[in-house]
Amino acid sequence: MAAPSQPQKSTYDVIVIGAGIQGSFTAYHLAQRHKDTLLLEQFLLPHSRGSSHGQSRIIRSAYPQQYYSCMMPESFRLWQQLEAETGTTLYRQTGLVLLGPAGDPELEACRRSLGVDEVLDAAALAQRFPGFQLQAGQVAVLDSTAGVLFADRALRAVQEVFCQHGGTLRDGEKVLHIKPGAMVTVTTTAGVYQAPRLIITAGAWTGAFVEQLGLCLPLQPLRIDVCYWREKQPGSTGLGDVSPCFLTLGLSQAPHGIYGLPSIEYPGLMKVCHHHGSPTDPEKRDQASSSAPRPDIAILSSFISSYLPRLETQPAVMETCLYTNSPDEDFILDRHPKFSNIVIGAGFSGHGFKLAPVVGKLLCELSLGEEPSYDMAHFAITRFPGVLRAAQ
Ligand SMILES: Cc1cc2nc3c(=O)[nH]c(=O)nc-3n(C[C@H](O)[C@H](O)[C@H](O)COP(=O)(O)OP(=O)(O)OC[C@H]3O[C@@H](n4cnc5c(N)ncnc54)[C@H](O)[C@@H]3O)c2cc1C
Ligand SMILES: O=C(O)[C@@H]1CCCCN1
Repeated sequence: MAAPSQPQKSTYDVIVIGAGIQGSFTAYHLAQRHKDTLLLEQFLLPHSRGSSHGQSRIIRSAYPQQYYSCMMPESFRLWQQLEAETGTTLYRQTGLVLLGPAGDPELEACRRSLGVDEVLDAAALAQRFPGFQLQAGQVAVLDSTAGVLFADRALRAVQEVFCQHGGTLRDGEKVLHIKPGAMVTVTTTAGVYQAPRLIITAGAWTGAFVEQLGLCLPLQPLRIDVCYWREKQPGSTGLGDVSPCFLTLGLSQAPHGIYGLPSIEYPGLMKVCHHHGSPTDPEKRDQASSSAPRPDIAILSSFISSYLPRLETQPAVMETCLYTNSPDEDFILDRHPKFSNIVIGAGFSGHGFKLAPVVGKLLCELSLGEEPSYDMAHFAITRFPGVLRAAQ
């Protein structure tokens, strides 16, 4: 017999929409600060329809932009804290090599961000990491702090701590409507909730979702092919033990960049992907025709035959994921220009996972009306002209 149901609680200190890694870390910080927080997710958890699923993401200290590299020490520390809180391993240190033409400005900026000088030429790279083959005039910069975050495990861990601190996570509940006001009213497929503060971290759905709030954000969801490549000779590249992550910068054959991770999810397969994809609608991402040309695979195959010649040149496994790109590929972390009790975190442009602990802290601070811990100039909504629609 079903227990008599309790009347559902409907008022909170803060409501967060979207339980990907950004919304979940935001809710985690709020709950740790004793804010009564409701985290709403449209799909039943765990799910693979957004941007935060899968087993692996790169974490690195090297960034060409100082306004990201300065956040990395705190991000590493907060990831460690989450590991300690949950007793789980969320990070494997593998190192990362940045590959590009000697003297490339972004490569140089990354080297400066590391504060070290370890530059490897082709012979030194091949000796240290068998499997990599640089071309004439190219070098590798080593970020030894870098490694792999276990993404699915991390998402579960942060949601677990949120709930342990008294947070409410309601999945399978899609937000349909927001009514701004001193108390924001949120209507979902299952109920109506109110809070004096709202945070929207809806990933690839954010652009369309915030139109109801008079915002026209220049966000482009991209469908990303996530490809895994088999070694021609099993064991020949040290994929499972010594191989680092890598990221290319300034290569003319792949201006958006190509990146790779050692074998984590599938034994003997290396994850190598193009840091770009095809424009899509998150509701229709599986409707792409299977016979449509796959420019990303062609770019990757050609890269692999030159730079990773010990791998087969056709992917053994393919999955999909979503990026949500802003025009400058910087995040959007800001208050709504008109409704200051509504905060938006979006546009993570394929590099937001590693920074989620700090992003969550910043969104929490913005929502509580506090001075953010970092300079927010690069993340302002108003850097894009015309974001506020006339009538509201
Ligand atoms: C292939 C790939 C590789 C990547 N590699 C790296 C990497 O190596 N390192 C790195 O740092 N970053 C990486 N990233 C980027 C990183 O994964 C993303 O920046 C991050 O996951 C974005 O998280 P999010 O919470 O914004 O989005 P999501 O995880 O998509 O979360 C948004 C959530 O909002 C929910 N939602 C939307 N609308 C509603 C609604 N109306 N009601 C309720 N819920 C709603 C969605 O269902 C979703 O769960 C990669 C991304 C991809 C796709
Ligand atoms: O954020 C990162 O470190 C990687 C770089 C390459 C593309 C995917 N994201």
